[in-house]
Amino acid sequence: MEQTVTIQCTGVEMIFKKKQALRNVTFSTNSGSIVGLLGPNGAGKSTLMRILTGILEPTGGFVEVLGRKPGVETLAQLSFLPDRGQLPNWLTADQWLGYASGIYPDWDIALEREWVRKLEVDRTMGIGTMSRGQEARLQLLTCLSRRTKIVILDEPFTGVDLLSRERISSAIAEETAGGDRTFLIATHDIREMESMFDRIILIGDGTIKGVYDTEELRDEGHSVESCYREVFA
Ligand SMILES: Nc1ncnc2c1ncn2[C@@H]1O[C@H](COP(=O)(O)OP(=O)(O)OP(=O)(O)O)[C@@H](O)[C@H]1O
Repeated sequence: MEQTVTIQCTGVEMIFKKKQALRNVTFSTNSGSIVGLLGPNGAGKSTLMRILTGILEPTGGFVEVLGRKPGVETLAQLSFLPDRGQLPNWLTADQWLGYASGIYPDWDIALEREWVRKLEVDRTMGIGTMSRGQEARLQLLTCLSRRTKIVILDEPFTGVDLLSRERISSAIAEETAGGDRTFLIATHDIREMESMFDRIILIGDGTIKGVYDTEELRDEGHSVESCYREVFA
């Protein structure tokens, strides 16, 4: 399948009052790839993701998502897992999924069933009684049950146990293989997740410190972790 550019950022700047959170951020992503957005706390990852979804307007530079400025139209073609999202705690998982499937025109029941199984979500459970990891899986399921071209996940594995994290990452890798979806994933779980990434974007102090093809890194005898350490240590 031919790859197309799905996200293009050129010279993106974000200034909050006195704090410059992003500085001259330039990168692009292609369809059919899983891209890791990695960097220390406060690097600007969530800010960048919120700009890509259109929630925040950058103070400088240009952003294109599927060839358009982020906004209502692009939001319809993108699923986003925010870092501090919360689901309605008075519903059961089943009620929430019924509600979500009604909101999103691109909801795919077959995908929902597949992810319920893969993520081992108990549909009868009340969201208010879920552990952090159980709720995190339900949030992830909500993103992955939509047929969107772009999936942006901000810290999707927080609170999710090791084996589930590995299961989720291999299921995501399976899903992109030969497909045209783009995954952009911010995570601090570099060691467990590194095998899923096709490319990594390292961001620190609001600037891009490097963009690497993970296959090339491995061919040169490096891992994502060693590369991260070299850049940020
Ligand atoms: N609404 C805001 N107002 C002022 N400053 C902000 C705002 N949002 C983010 N910042 C600042 O911008 C910088 C980048 O924050 P951001 O949340 O994007 O980092 P991050 O890379 O996602 O961090 P973490 O890994 O800890 O989640 C931080 O210094 C933060 O304090």
